[in-house]
Amino acid sequence: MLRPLDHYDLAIIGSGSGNSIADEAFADRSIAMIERNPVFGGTCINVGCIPTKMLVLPADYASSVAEARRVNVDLSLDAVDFPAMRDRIFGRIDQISEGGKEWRSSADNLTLFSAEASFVGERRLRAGEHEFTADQIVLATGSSAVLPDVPGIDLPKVHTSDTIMRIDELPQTLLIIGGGYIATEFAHIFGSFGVKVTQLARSGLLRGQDQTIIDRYTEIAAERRTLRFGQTLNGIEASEDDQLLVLTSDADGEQYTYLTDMVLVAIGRSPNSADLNPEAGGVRVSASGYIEVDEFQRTSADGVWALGDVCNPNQLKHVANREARVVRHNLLHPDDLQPVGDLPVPSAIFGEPQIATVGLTEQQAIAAGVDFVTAIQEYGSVAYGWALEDTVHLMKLLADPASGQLLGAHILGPQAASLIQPLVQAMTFGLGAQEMARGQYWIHPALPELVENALLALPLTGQAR
Ligand SMILES: Cc1cc2nc3c(=O)[nH]c(=O)nc-3n(C[C@H](O)[C@H](O)[C@H](O)COP(=O)(O)OP(=O)(O)OC[C@H]3O[C@@H](n4cnc5c(N)ncnc54)[C@H](O)[C@@H]3O)c2cc1C
Ligand SMILES: NC(=O)c1ccc[n+]([C@@H]2O[C@H](COP(=O)([O-])OP(=O)(O)OC[C@H]3O[C@@H](n4cnc5c(N)ncnc54)[C@H](O)[C@@H]3O)[C@@H](O)[C@H]2O)c1
Repeated sequence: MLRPLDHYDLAIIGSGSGNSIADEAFADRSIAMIERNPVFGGTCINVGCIPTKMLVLPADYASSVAEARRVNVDLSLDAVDFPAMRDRIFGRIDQISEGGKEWRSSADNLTLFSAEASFVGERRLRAGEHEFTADQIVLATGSSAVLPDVPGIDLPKVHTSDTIMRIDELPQTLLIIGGGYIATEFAHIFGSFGVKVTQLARSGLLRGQDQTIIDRYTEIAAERRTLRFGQTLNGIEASEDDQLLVLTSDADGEQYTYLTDMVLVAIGRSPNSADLNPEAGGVRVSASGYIEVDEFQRTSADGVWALGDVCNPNQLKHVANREARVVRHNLLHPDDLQPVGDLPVPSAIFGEPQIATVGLTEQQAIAAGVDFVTAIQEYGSVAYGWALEDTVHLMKLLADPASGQLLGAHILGPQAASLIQPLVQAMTFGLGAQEMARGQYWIHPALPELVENALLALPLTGQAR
C-alpha cells in the first residue's frame, strides 16, 4: 500500500534569510525547513558578511600603522596571530550556527530536513528520502561561488571565500582572481596582515561603481599590491616546491605564469536555482539563473515565493532581509499583500579604503538620458579631513538640477559605509539637497560635514538652489 504523502502548511528551503520567517506568528502552522548544508544559517553568518567583517577590523588596525605615521605617530606591527583570530571568530560563529540549528530542531511545529530539496511537482518537494507537499513554499536558497572550468581549479590551495577564512596559517603570497566585492575585501584583509597580494582582474577593478571612484581606487590599490588586468585564467598547476603556478593569457595571446602560495577565486556568485529543479514546480527562472518574482516576491508558481540571492542580483544581506520580511507578511496576510518597493539599494565594500554607493552612477545617468549635475568633495576639504591629512579620498553626488533630488551618492574613504546612510535616507524619503544641507545642524568638525559641503557644492538651478 502506498504511504500517504506528508503535507505541511509551509516549506522553507534554505536556512539563511529564510530562517527569519517562521516566528511565533506561525505557531499554528506545520512547517518543513530544508537545508542541504550541515552548517546551519546560510552565507552571511557562516562564510559571508560576519566573518569577513570580523577579519576586516583587525586588518584596519594592522593597516593603521602607515596611516599613523603620516600624523607623526610611530606604531609598529609586531605580529598577526591569524590562527588565534580565526579560532576566536569561528569559535563564536560556529556556536551561533549550532545553537540556531538546535533551536529550530526543537520546535514542535517545525521539521528540519538536512538534505537537498528539489521540486518533483507543483508544490511537491523531495528532500533526500522524503517526499512531501506544502500549501506554501519559500525558496531562499542563496547563491554559490562561481569557479572557472580550468585545470587545477580543485587543487587544495585554491580557495573561494567559503574556505579561505579557515586556513591554518597566512601564506606569504596570495593571488586573487577577480576585482569585485570579495576580491577587494580579501585584498585588504590579507594585504594588511603582511601577505604579498597580486590581483588579476579581467576588466579592471570595481565593475559597476562610478568611474570617478574606480579611477581613484585603482590608483590607491596600485600602490599597495600588484595589479594585472585583461588576463584570462587558463589553468593552475602545483609546483615542485609546494607552490602554485597560475597560467594566464591576454587578448593578444601572450602567456603569463605567476608563482604563488595560495589562490583566491572571487569572480562572482551564481543563484542556487538549478538544483531545485524549478521547472517541475512550475517556477520560472531567468536566462542568468535567477528565480523570477513579482513585486510581492511571488514566483510564477501559485503558492511559491522566493527571496534573497536566488532571485535578486543585488546579492546583499540587507536586501535578502527586507524580502524575507515582505514574504513573511504576505504569507500571514494573503488579502493584504505588501510589495517590496522600489527603494534605492545601498552597499558598501569594506576594503582599504571603504567604498559605499547608492543610486545612479554617472555612467548610468548618461546611459539613461537623465538630466543631472554632480559635485565632487575631497575629504581634505573639510575640517576632519585636515586632521586626517587626507589627500586622496572623495565623495561624489549626482542630483537632478531642477528639483535638487539626489540621484546617486558614491564615497571612497574612511567611514564611507556609515557616511552614506544620511544620503540613503534623503534619497529614500525624497529630501532635497538644499533642504538637507541647510535644514539641520551638522556637528563640527565631524566627517559628515563632507556630506553637507558636497550637497552645497551641487550646481543646482532654479527652485532647488
Ligand atoms: C564573503 C562574503 C561576504 C559578504 N559580505 C556581505 C556584506 O558585508 N554585506 C552584505 O549585505 N552582503 C554580504 N554578502 C552577501 C550576503 O552574504 C548574501 O547576500 C546573503 O547572505 C544571501 O542570503 P540568502 O538568504 O539569499 O542566502 P543564504 O544565506 O546563502 O542561504 C541559502 C541557504 O540555502 C541552502 N540551500 C541552497 N540550495 C538548497 C537546496 N536545494 N536544498 C536545501 N538547501 C539549499 C544553502 O546551503 C544556504 O544555507 C557577502 C557574501 C560573501 C560570500
Ligand atoms: N560588502 C558587501 O556587501 C559584500 C562583500 C562580499 C560579497 N558581497 C556580495 O557577493 C557577491 C559576489 O562577490 P564577488 O566579488 O565574487 O563578485 P563581483 O560580481 O563583485 O565581482 C566579480 C569580479 O570577477 C570578475 N570576473 C567575472 N568573471 C571572471 C572570469 N571568468 N575571470 C576573471 N575575472 C572574472 C568581474 O569582472 C568582477 O571584477 C557580490 O555581488 C556582492 O553582492 C557583498
